[in-house]
This record gives sequence, C-alpha cells and structure tokens, in this order.
Amino acid sequence: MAPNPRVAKAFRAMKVLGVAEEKVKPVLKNLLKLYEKNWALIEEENYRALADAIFDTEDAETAAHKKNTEEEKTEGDTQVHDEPERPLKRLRLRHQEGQVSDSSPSFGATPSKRAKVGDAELLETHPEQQSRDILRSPQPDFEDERTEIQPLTRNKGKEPVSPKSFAVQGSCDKSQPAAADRIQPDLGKRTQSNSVSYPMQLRDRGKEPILPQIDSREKRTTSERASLSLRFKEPKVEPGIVLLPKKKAPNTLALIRPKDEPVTDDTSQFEVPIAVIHPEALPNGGSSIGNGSIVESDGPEPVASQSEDGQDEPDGIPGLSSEIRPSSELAIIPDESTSKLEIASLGEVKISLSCDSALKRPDFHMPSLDELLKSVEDRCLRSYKILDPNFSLMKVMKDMCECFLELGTDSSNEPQKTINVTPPIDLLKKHCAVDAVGTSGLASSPLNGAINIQCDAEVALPQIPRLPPPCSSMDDLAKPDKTSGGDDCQTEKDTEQNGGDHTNSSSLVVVEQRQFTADDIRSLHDVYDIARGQERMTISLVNEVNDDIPPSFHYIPKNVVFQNAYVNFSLARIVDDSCCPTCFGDCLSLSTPCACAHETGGEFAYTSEGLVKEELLEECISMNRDPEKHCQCYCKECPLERSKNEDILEPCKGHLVRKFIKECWWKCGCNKQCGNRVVQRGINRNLQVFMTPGGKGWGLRTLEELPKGAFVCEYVGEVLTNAELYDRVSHSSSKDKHAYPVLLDADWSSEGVLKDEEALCLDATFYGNVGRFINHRCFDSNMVEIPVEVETPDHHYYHLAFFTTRKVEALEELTWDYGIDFDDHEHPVKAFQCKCGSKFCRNIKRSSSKYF
Ligand SMILES: C[S@@+](CC[C@H](N)C(=O)[O-])C[C@H]1O[C@@H](n2cnc3c(N)ncnc32)[C@H](O)[C@@H]1O
Repeated sequence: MAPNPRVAKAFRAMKVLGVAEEKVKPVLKNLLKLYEKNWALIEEENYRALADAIFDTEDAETAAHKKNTEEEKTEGDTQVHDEPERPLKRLRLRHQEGQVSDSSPSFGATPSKRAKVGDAELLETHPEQQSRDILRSPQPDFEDERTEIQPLTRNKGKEPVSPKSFAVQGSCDKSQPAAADRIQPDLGKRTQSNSVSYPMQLRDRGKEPILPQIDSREKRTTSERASLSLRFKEPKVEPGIVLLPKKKAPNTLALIRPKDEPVTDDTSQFEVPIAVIHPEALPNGGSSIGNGSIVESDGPEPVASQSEDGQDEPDGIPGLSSEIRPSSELAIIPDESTSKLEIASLGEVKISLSCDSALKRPDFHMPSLDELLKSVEDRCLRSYKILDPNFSLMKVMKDMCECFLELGTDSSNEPQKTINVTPPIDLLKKHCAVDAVGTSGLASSPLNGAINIQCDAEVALPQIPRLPPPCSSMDDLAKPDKTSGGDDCQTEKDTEQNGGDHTNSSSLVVVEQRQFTADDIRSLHDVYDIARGQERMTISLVNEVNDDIPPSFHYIPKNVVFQNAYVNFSLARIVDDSCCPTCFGDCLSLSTPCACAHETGGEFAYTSEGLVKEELLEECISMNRDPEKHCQCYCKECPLERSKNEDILEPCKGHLVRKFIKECWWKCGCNKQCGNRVVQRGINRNLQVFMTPGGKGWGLRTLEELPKGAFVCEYVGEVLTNAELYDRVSHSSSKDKHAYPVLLDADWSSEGVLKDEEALCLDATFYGNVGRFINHRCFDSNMVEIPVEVETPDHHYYHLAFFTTRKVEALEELTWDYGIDFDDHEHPVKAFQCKCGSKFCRNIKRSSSKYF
C-alpha cells in the first residue's frame, strides 16, 4: 500500500535532518496519537514537533541505556553521571522537583495553563538553557536565527504572542528592552514595525498591540467612528514573549512537552500570560491574541480580558477564565475600552470593528456578532444585486461598519431613534461631494462620513390615507437630494405642521447630518422589489451605469392625502346611473354596455384584452401632441394663480378638457376581474426601475413586450392642494429641485370657481410609486396619461393612469410627455434641461444655463 503522503513527507523532512525512517516511524506514531491525528500540529514549523520528539526520545533512550550500562558496571554505585540531558527536559525536571508528576500526555484539565506556566517559568528561570535547547532542535529553516530566541526567556508571561514566533525571530529587534520591563503600549509600537504591510495602516492607540488597520484611503471612506480593521495576527514574535499554544496554529514549545510534563492546577503561584487560550478552545483557529482579551465564540462576554492596568480578571487569575468554551473562526472580542468587535479570524488575518467614540456615546452598545452578520447579510441580499458588476468585499466590510454602528446605537424601545450609519461611500460619493444629502437620502457628514437617521412613527394608511402628523421639529428637515440626471427630483421631507402651518423658508435648512426614518433607509435598498410587496408584481431596480443608489421615498401603491385636499369617497355620490349594481361577472361580456360605459360614450374604454381602445387612445395622444386642437377651458378664477397669493390674479392660462375612463367599482355588481376594472387592479406588467445611460437619472422600463394601449401604472403620490404644492415648492431652496407634480385639472372647466381644497395635484417626491421614475419625452413618448374615475364621479380627484401609445419592446424605457413648457420660467418647479432624445424635443435649442 502506498504510504500516506503526509507520512512520506514527514519522513523526507526528517531525512534532511539525518534521521532515519525507522527512527521517525515510532515517534511519529506516538505523536499522531498524542495530537489526535492533527497533522497540522506535526507539520507546523517544518515538523518541529516531530523533530523535537525524536531528539527527546533519543535522549531518553541514551540516558536509559547509559544508566543501565553503568548500573551493570558499578552495581550498588548510586552516583549518577552528569551526562547532559536535553536542556528542555532537564530544566523541566529540575523545575518540577517536588511537584506532582502527571503522566497524562498533553491536554489535561488545564493543560494550557500548565503549559504556559511551565514554559514561562522555564524560560524565565533558564534562558540560556532554553536557548540551547532551541538551538538543538531541528529547525533548518531558521538555523541562522536561533540566537534570537534568547530574549524569549525574559517574558514574564504578560504578553500574548503568535505561536509562529520562531519563524520570524530573525527580524526581532534585539535592542528592545526585556519583556519584563515593558508595558503593553510599547509592544504595540514595536510590533508595528515588524508587521506585515498590507493595504492597511497601523494604528497605535496605546492599547491595541499589533493592529495594522485600514489604510488611509480606506479610513477616509469609512466612518471614523466605526472603523474596520483587518489585522494580521502578528507573525513575528517579540523578544521576551511567552508562547501561547493553540490547537490549530500551535506553539510547538508548548505542545511537544514530554509525556511526563508535570502539571499543577495551582496556577496562583505562577505568573500567567494576560491572554491565554486553551489549545482546545480554538479548534478552528480562533485567535487568542489581541487586546489582552480572550476570544470567545458563544457570546459577547469576554472570557477574560485585561483591565486598563493590566490586572485581571473575574476569576482572580490574570488572563485565565474558569470557563473556556470552544471557539470558532468567528470570534468576538468586546473590549469596553475600545468597543472593538472582532469579526473573524481567518488564519493570520483578523477583521475587527471598533467604535472610537463609543465611550462618549451613551446610546452605544456592542452588537452581537450574530446580529451584525445577519444585518450585513440582509443588506447584501437587498443591495448588491444592483452592484454585481462592481461588487467588492470592501463594500461588504463598509456595510459591516454601517451595521455595526447601526445595531450598536439601535434602541428598539424608543419611538425616536438615531442611527448612525457609515454609507458605502463609493455609492454616495457623487452626492456627498455636492451636498450633505445623497440621492439615497443618506447624509454624509464631511466630518466623519456618518449618517444620522431619525426614526419616526410608522405611517398608517387609511382607505384614502392621510399622512400622519408631520414632524414637529424643523430640525428634521434636510436638503433635497440630487440624482445624477434627475436633478429636480427632491427627497426633502416636508415637515409642515398640523393645521396648515406650512413649511417656511427658514425651516428648510441644509444639514450635514440628515435625520431619516429607518423606513427611509430600508426602502432604499429593497432592490428586488422597490414596492416591497405592495404591488401585484415585484418591481426590481438595477443600476448598470453608475454607483447611484435609489432616491429616498416611501413607496405607496395608492394615492394618499397630504393634508388639506378634499377627497370624499362617499357611496351617496354614486348615483345608480353611474354604476352597475345589477351586473354580474364581467361587464365587458354584456351585449349592451352597462351604465359604467356612459362616461366613454356608451362604449367601454377597454378591449377584452384590457387595452384602451384605439379611438380613445388616439384622442388622448393627440390631446398631448396638439393641445391647441383640443378643447381648453379657462377658469374664472384659476386656482393655480390663486395659490400664488399675489394681489392681482393673472388670467387663467387654460386647461385641457380631457377624456375620462370610468371603471366599475364596489357599488357595481360585477366581479373584481371585470374587464372594466383595469387600473384599480394595479400593475400587472413586468417593470423595472433602472439607471438611464443618457443622464436622465433613474427611469422605468418594461421587461416584457407591451401592446399598444396597455395599462402600465398610475402616477401615485401625495394628494396636495395647489396652494400646498405652491408652498412646498416655492419655499424650498433655489438650488433644490422638485419632482414635476401632476395637476389634476382634467375637469376644472365644469365646476365654476373651485375651492382651494378642490384644486388638487399629485406630488410623488416623498410618497409615490414607480410612476415617479418615468422620464419625460417630448411629443413622441411611448405612454400617455389618461384620467380614470374609480371611486368617485367627482372629477376633482381621479387617478392618472399611463397607457402605451404604441407597441413597446421589452427593455424599452417608458416615457410620457410631462407637457412642460420649457419657456415658462414662472413655474414654481423649474424645468430641467431635456435629454429626451426625441427629434421633436421642445427644449432642443435651449441654453443649459436657463435650467437647473
Ligand atoms: C419624475 S422624475 C423621473 C425620475 C428621475 N429621472 C429620477 O432619477 O428620479 C423627473 C425628473 O427626471 C429628470 N428627467 C426626466 N425626464 C428628463 C429628460 N427628458 N431629460 C432630462 N432629465 C429628465 C428630471 O430631473 C426630472 O425632474
């Protein structure tokens, strides 16, 4: 049978040292037994354990043989010859005089303590012997470095070191003071110079030894308050440092104890290293080294940690815990002095999170690793779909920083909570550079990149829901955001007071740290379904163009009344001749259309396929393209002019008298699947929000081919009176842009003088549906808006529904003509520079300086 390749390799390694296979075999066998077949321990440091064990065995055999020979030669002569023992063994034996011998191999009840104590004591007591012993041990790789071992003997067991220490001793600074004279901060400083240089920067905070951290670039892009450090477990040993055994990355000095290693549980007589890990406590390689804390996997409480003055610990034994639980690769090291959370220990690499200012923050608590990982995973699942092409681990790490701080400052009991989040800076960079608030609605402080999020009470939506009482504090206001192309879409949160006390200009302040609701943040990242399940279809969001993240807004599938709008859905208003209570099933299947078709001249507006009939559609299209060819009404007292609050009212500029679709509704006898119920059933097409490549910001596209006349979606938003809208818009900063609101003026002609609360519009800036992403196209847009009467025959309020004007291919952007007059500079919402690309573009020759 072919020998085990690991065995063969061990033989080869020993052969190099001149040890014959037959000598290696029994020792190796024993060693495998001793180490429970953990080859890593044997192979560690070029088979050091094996080599030492072989030499130990040799020594023992030689000694035994000599003794026998001498006994035979000089019977009765009790004089023992002074044949030198192997130093290590001899030292131990001397040291163990008077102690209880323990013949158990290595991992007894407190083996690590014993090992540490034994080694530390040994090293301290007999440095030169230890040095010699090491010189004798078969370490061909480190031959020229062996003299560096000497300082090891000086460690009083206070400083944990890497078990790999011997491999790099040559680089230790001999000029360093003895370990006994040192304090930990020194260690940190010294070891920095020895650290492997990775894309991280060392940071000496005086308490954290050996912490290469994120380099300055990364530092700039993460919060200073929650920083991530990726740390290498120090591969080099400092002179005078006690070795710590670990099962996965063992310290051979500790592990290759002879079987008769004396042990004692009475550790109080020994000085013990500050942080000591039982080898069995680290089956998966969890690191024991760091910050004077002990790695612990099961919970956030440290098993043992070092206090400020270096004194430990709950069990009275410095650095030792009475209960040492198994550790995994994930390790938590909460350290109150630094609020550091160790995330992972992967081989020699460690990732940890710290919050520098945690101590100054009364609201900070250390999140558990589980919480943190779950939060990051959730975030990745939601967020990274859009970022696949640019996915990088650093983004995940930055997310970790965010979640860390977010969880650390989260207090679910409080109705108002402040969460500080470090944004994925690269996602926000374009926005942060411009102002304090990003597209996402996340604010990035120029000071520390942190984001301040304010949680308000949940919004409860009644049937025609009214918005909850707005924030009373004007401090909550933040500057609207900017998208790269959608530059007049604003995410400013209106915080008008109850009772019509509207926002005034002094209350709109640009803040460095914007306060947002947790809902704001969550909605930003639900890229799988920005509607969060509120539509029949999921609506994904992708960005294949840049790093912009979706704007902050509340997705609502139906309109909500902001405050003063009069929207009354009363059954009493529906007279019998405007509904079909006697109908059954599908009204479209009737040979004679029911009363609900009256609005459209006795013909239903929809075909049996649910498409708007050609004639109606064409008329609506034409109305947009050639408004002058269609009937316009002029108000006696135009609500638009009135809302300007000027002394002299300007004459009405005219409103198109539009065609309405009247759908069946709940007073009707037909069922929900009735063909005359299309818009009210909501979105039933595969739509996607995407980043347009042409600089228009986000847009909406279809993922399936759409026939002409197909319902796509409604324009959903807050129902505002025009006075409210005027107030809202005109009081925002001149730099800020507002999404183009939609006037519900399709039937203003029929009513004489409209009251303020009856002259309505829709604003989707803060509350809206996918309609808010539809970009404008001059004249030849592929969608047209049609007013739809669903709940009330009263045409003050109606639904504005988009239907395709032609067949639209899958992946085509969906557009509609906003009807913007690019020359109207008096409009409260300033026009944008049109990039519709239409050959009929009304803005094609305009100077860009006119527009924002
Ligand atoms: C209702 S939003 C549409 C979604 C928007 N693109 C976004 O990123 O959120 C309207 C805004 O989109 C931008 N936009 C729409 N159509 C545009 C066009 N044809 N050219 C340039 N910008 C356009 C303008 O900034 C406009 O104010």
